[in-house]
Amino acid sequence: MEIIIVESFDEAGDVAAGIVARAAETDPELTLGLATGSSPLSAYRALSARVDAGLDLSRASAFALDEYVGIPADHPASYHEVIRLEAVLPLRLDPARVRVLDGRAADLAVECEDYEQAIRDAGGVTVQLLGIGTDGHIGFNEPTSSLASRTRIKTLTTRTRLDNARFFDSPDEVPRHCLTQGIGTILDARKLVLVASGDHKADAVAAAVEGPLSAFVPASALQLHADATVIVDEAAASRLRLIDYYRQIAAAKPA
Ligand SMILES: N[C@@H]1[C@@H](O)[C@H](O)[C@@H](COP(=O)(O)O)O[C@@H]1O
Repeated sequence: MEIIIVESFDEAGDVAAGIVARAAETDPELTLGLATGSSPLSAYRALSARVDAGLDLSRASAFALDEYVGIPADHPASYHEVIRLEAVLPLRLDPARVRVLDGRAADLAVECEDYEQAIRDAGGVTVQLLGIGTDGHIGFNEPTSSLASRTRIKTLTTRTRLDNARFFDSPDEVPRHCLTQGIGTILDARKLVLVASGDHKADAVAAAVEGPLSAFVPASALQLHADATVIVDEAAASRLRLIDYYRQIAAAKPA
């Protein structure tokens, strides 16, 4: 795992955007894995600046990680709407090539199977952006999610519902269920890029990077991936025990 410690949230986004941009320059028809929440926002901003400067993502496909069950796609907190506003429009993605799980599908299990098939049909995800929940979740894979899990319905923890209440009018409005790519699904992506910012993520980052591999900390599954990069600002890195070592590696890295 590569650990990159940066000064600020904006710098984290710039580094993540650089990784995505290089992949898109190599393969303009790549498949992006899109995340929601606050963590990827600086990456989307930095990537949008690169698109304004000439990077073409119009032939890319994209799949979002997850979606709430039961709220309409045009609800401001729905991940359909978040992905549309934060990623599709600023990155000038082709909306026809961007898919988000349908949390109002008549048969949620079939929706999840179709989603897995669509990712396979697209040739798999080239670069997957990830945030991390304060409880160590990735996507909406809450603690105790199987490390081999595939896309499915999950129940949100109270902590995640409270963390995400800021996007709703009241905490009671946060759905109790979601659809999410599984940890096994996420691990199939060819490259993983996790961004974390702020002191409130420091424990989750330390557990994911340095703790034991555990379904109780779903992000620790990144330890199983051969090409995972974790980009953290100083606050999110503050509880890493080998922080000096990660800095030494970065300082010694060939240009
Ligand atoms: N489903 C999303 C996750 O994909 C995201 O990583 C997490 C962290 O959110 P934030 O980046 O806003 O802290 O929030 C939600 O639960």
